[in-house]
Amino acid sequence: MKITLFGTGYVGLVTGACLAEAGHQVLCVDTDAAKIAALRQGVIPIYEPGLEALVRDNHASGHLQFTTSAQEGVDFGECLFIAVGTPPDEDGSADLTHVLAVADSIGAYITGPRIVVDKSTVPVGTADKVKMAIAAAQQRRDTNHPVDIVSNPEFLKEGSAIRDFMKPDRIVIGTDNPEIIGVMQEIYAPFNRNHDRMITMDVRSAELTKYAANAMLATKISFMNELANIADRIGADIEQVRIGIGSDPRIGYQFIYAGCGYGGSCFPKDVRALSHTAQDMGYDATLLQAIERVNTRQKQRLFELIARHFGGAANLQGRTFALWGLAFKPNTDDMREAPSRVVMEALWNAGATVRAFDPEAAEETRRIYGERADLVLTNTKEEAARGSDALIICTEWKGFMAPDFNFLAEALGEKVIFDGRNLYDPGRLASRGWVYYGIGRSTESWQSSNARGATAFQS
Ligand SMILES: NC(=O)C1=CN([C@@H]2O[C@H](COP(=O)(O)OP(=O)(O)OC[C@H]3O[C@@H](n4cnc5c(N)ncnc54)[C@H](O)[C@@H]3O)[C@@H](O)[C@H]2O)C=CC1
Ligand SMILES: O=C(O)[C@H]1O[C@H](OP(=O)(O)OP(=O)(O)OC[C@H]2O[C@@H](n3ccc(=O)[nH]c3=O)[C@H](O)[C@@H]2O)[C@H](O)[C@@H](O)[C@@H]1O
Repeated sequence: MKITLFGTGYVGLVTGACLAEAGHQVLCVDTDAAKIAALRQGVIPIYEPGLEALVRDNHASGHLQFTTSAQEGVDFGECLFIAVGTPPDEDGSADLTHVLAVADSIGAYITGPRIVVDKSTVPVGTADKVKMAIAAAQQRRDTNHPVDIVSNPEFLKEGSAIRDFMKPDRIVIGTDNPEIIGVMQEIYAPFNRNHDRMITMDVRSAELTKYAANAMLATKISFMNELANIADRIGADIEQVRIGIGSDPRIGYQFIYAGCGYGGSCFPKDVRALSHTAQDMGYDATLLQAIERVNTRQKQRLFELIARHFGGAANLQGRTFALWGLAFKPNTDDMREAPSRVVMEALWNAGATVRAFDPEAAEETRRIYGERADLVLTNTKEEAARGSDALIICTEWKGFMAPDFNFLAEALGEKVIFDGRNLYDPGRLASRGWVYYGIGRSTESWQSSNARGATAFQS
């Protein structure tokens, strides 16, 4: 089938490349001329495992084309996918400027019937706005070509986007016209072979399903972070608690890792946007607001631990910290709302220097912060550690899981680690003379619980 994708970001480019790989004819449209020029050369502006090869191969075979011309895009596809950004507005609501600009282009150039598929994450009711924007643009030209609007939210994760798209847990299709379902089945047939993953529903429910999924996942994380902070205070180990509760299939092991807060382009903005939608409807979404508050506070947690260890923020002046992991999660170079940024900025405010290493996000960090004397981006994690006072970990890249602690003991000024991803075992580190602060676990609470255990055993 001939398909047009508007937007070549994480979602648009992955969707376009995967649909092309499955045999569809795909044209990707983006307003960013530099991005389109680079894509035509096979250069991918983001780091996403496997994407570069997929784009290059399908572009070479002619299945995947790129343009900046909206008119060409509207002409080309029977189905027009909208996958442009929906960033947060100042008040937390979703900014629909880009989505409605695409709708306006569709209305301005449409020459026959089209199915418009919304893949961007948009508040309930957006499909109606898109339909109205297309109709208004058609009216200005005195045309009235039939347009169906489908909501088809995307659930891929950065870092495993291609696998997630190729083998989806579910394909949600929201439509008020049952005739469209057959077309969507045809598009998704290559990704729907093992068992039927397509779930059809009305448009509004599909739009809400996307926010519900992200808000539920964010809830699990904030819940675990809240528990971790309680565990810290009462001397329990959140990792043991995680294993204890995850074994209940009603709870499950996924998405219950405590950490230094969730980041990325979606959880923070989507929780805020859903809360805003509720507010617009006169409903005070207390739980959603709490999830957000817990997360904002959690991003400060590592700095709190650092300041406490060194006897107050004032004592951080002139110190140097090694920071491993800048991206908001592993396998991406995305720094949007990354917890590392909160830690780094707090350290800079306190007069400290950061020696940072990330396998992929150095360039993005440079783009955001520019050259500054209190930020040194290193080529290896060892280089970051050498000459620093202590080590901080913000992202759980595989390469950080089993470091050489003997090397670290020599490289760092103090044998102290602030670990925002709970990568190491406090008991082992304590026995080797380290001071270790995880999230909801530490050498301090390990030692006191051991002492309690010994007392209980003796008595
Ligand atoms: N990043 C992710 O992992 C996921 C994102 N989403 C949602 O998908 C949507 C897109 O997100 P990303 O791909 O991350 O965004 P992005 O910001 O990476 O990319 C958006 C692209 O749209 C282009 N664009 C803007 N206006 C345009 C127009 N009028 N015509 C054509 N192109 C235009 C921009 O130049 C940019 O290249 C958002 O609503 C997001 O919430 C959903 C699931 C996963
Ligand atoms: O709408 C979206 O954009 C996407 O948002 C998330 O995907 P993503 O943001 O790429 O990454 P996640 O793996 O969900 O991680 C988000 C954040 O949560 C944190 N996290 C995740 C899991 C966990 O147990 N604990 C935890 O702190 C991660 O470190 C990261 O900062 C969802 O997982 C996707 O299903 C969704 O499509």
